[in-house]
Amino acid sequence: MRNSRRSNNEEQHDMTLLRKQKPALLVLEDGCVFRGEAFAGEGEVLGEVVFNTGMTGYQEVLTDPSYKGQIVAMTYPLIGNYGINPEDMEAAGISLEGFIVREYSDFPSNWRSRQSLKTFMESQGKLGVEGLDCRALTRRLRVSGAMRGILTTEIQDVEILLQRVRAYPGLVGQDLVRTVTCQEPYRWVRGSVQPADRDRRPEEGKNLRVVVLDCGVKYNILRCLEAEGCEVIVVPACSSDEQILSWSPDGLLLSNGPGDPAALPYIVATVRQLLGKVPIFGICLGHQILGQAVGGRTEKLKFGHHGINQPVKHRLSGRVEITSQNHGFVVVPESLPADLEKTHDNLNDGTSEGIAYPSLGAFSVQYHPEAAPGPQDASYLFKQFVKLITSEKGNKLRTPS
Ligand SMILES: NC(=O)CC[C@H](N)C(=O)O
Repeated sequence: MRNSRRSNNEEQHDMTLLRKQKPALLVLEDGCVFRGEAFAGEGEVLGEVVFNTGMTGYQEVLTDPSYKGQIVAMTYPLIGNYGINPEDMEAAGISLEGFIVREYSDFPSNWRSRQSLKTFMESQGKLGVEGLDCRALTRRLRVSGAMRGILTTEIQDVEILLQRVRAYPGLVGQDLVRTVTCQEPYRWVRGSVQPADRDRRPEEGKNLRVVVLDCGVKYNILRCLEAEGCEVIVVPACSSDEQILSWSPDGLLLSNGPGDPAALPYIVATVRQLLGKVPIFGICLGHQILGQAVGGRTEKLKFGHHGINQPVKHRLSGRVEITSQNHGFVVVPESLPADLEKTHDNLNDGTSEGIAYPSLGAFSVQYHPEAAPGPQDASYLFKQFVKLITSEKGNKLRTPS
């Protein structure tokens, strides 16, 4: 009798205790070892270990293609509690290498949830580890910087694991864009991927065509462009300037994406060809590409910005935006041409967050105006882009000198 009155929560709690999970290890390149248990999947993955400070948004973090090549540890201690839903996907699947949380919640409670985090990660063949001391790990990464690491359930001698970590090349010099970009152009229509049929007429009210150079684009960038009334065509990152112009774009968006921005000379060269021919808006990796196209260079940050509360000051208005960020590299402001406007600064560490080249109809930001997750303080940038392409539509932009 007593058993029949037990609440679901009590039964679920018992199931948690009974859950048999494989022990897991994280070994960093400096020899630090952290212990946990796999809550999803098994096996061994290598990657750059970074921490994300968002208190929410784990689904968007998991599906953000910019995390390719990285093992992500969440600093917020309880992850999985609102499950996974079809609307918050930032890509079709998971690109990151491994996911680390302090405590995994296997019993999602949210009306939008369709599956648990564990089920989703396992359907994608990804390894998730819980019970690891994420606080100690984060403090280590803050002191020593982002490090290469190995996350494994195939426990063996730490020395052997350490050798593997040290043999892994890491992110610097890696073109990871080619692993996440689309293979063929596609059209984004009301939240779905559709064939890029050149003869198809745009939907009513969509009279600005934006071509998105897909370096690993987050779907919310496409949603935001569509919400501003743009027809959205997404093209592979290796598209040539002629291929891009063959779509007769009114504007070009350079997307976010994974890896080292200095390893993408072919994309930088394409963008250089397009400067002054079509209005350009760059986001994150797209900002780093634009920065290089105008003659600047990038460098690696110590541990990067991965979270949803980074304060950024807009120089012109003095307004501070709380922004969503995910990057490990930055544009070096001193490397940029003198006539280029530096529009935004990070108030935590003073790094450059935005540039504009009004004479060439181009601007970009290091942070994420599409948020997903995060505050929407910077969503005005999509309106600014639409305003720019509307004013330039029909006018020929000046060509670079
Ligand atoms: N979100 C992004 O576009 C990241 C850009 C780049 N891979 C970096 O880490 O800096």
